[in-house]
Amino acid sequence: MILSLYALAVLAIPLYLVCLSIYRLYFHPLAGIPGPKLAAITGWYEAYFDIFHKGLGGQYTFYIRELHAKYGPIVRISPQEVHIDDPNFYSTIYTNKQGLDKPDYLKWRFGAPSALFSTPEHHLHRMRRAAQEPFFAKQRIIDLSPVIQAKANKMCNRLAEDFMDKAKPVILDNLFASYVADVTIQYSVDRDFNWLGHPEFESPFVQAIRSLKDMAHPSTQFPWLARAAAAVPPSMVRRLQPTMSSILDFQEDMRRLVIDAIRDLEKVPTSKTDKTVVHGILRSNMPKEELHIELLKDHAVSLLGAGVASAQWTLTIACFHIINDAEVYKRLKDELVHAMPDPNISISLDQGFEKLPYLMACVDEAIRLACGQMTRSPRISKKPIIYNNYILPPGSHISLDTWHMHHNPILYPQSFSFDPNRWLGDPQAPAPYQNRPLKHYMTSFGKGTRRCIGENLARAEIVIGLASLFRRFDWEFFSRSHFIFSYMTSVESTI
Ligand code: HEM
Repeated sequence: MILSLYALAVLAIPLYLVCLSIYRLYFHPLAGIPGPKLAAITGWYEAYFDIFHKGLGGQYTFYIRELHAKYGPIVRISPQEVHIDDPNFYSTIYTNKQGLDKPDYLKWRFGAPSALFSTPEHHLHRMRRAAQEPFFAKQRIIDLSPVIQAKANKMCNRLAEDFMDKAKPVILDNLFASYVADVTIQYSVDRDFNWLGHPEFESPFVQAIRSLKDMAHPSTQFPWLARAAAAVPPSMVRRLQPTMSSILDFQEDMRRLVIDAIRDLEKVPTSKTDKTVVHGILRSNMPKEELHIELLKDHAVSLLGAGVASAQWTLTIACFHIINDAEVYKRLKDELVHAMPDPNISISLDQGFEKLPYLMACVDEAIRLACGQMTRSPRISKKPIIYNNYILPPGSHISLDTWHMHHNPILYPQSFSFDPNRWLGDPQAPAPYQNRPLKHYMTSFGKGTRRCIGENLARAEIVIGLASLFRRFDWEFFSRSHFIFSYMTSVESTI
């Protein structure tokens, strides 16, 4: 009996897989979309490119470009997802006009299932986001910009004392991770972890952020893996992976912060300004179940997760290219020296930096090349979406991505070069896109209802950070070939 059950299973599994493949290839609603047959049959096609290919991680984005060259602007890239390479279609999918959902499997991607970026359903996302938005408004960032400048000054003072005077090289990745993490945390939750104070800027926290980033692709392909990891008791995590202790400590601190904020608001229920983003959420009119301590803790923790990697990478890209190009370097330095005759006295965010066109162009160009999130962030529509002659039925996963947008050869000729000039004078996009400014086709922060909530903060920390570093110091590569090698390796392995 046991043997025959076993034999049945041995027969049934391949039969099921054959039937599933035939369904996906010929009867699935996306069956008519061009693309590789293997990608239409199985999600392992994507998993191979995003986990194993070249041993780097995150390679599917680049391979999708080759698929577009072969199949045209719309390609079925997995059993349930189509990818579109058409800059004018970006705003149809990443839109304010209709409420598109995110796929459920992305919920566990960064291990914070209740965070804004993890919330799949549009209406719930909208409600959660509305409670946080005022905290990241442009005027508030301007008002709190002295907080950012203070961190930039601390970064510069450490560089002067511990690196410049000792002629020691600095690892930009670590420097910027510490700077951005210190700013984001001080701004969002009014805490100082002093990550900028660590020797070599290499805190256990920076190491932990790096290992969390490495988990992003496996967690996307196998969400059960992230769920299982979340179920491991903290004491065991500390033993198995000591660098994760700093993340656990941080989470514990955010839990305490939430409890303090609840007590604050019991004492003073009304106040003109909110001390932290958690105070803001608590004072919003969210339903009670949204104010659970664990959920609020996730919101606080996730701001750091969302903010650090992209802003750190943008600053690293900017520094690399500015130092690498003598002409860009000189032009930027001249502009900064002219605007800030005393290197120790900075100009303010609202009155000064916006009037430094070359600095702003360098920032835009770094934001373009860094891309923000290179991998896809698919959307699901409840209504059919029409693209050219194809009707994508409700429930289809549809994606475009910033890497394809920012390396579009018409919009950005020689797209891999760092060329701030392309942003000077707020140019129009070239034909056939000329009815819109080029900036319309800059999508590092996404677009639509789920556009980056921290864009104003990110821009402020990048502008203030770069102005301070290039005004106060002269830079050169410690070992150019080594730097270029590690830079290229990072560019090729992407999230
Ligand atoms: C250069 C820096 C940054 C870039 C390029 C960037 C890019 C992005 C992108 C592309 C998204 C949309 C993701 C998606 O569609 O799934 C996003 C979302 C988000 N970002 Fe940023 N980000 C940056 C910095 C920050 C900072 C400093 C913060 C925090 C304070 C932050 C907080 C968030 C949050 C909370 C979301 C989720 C928004 C939502 O789902 O409504 N980001 N970011």
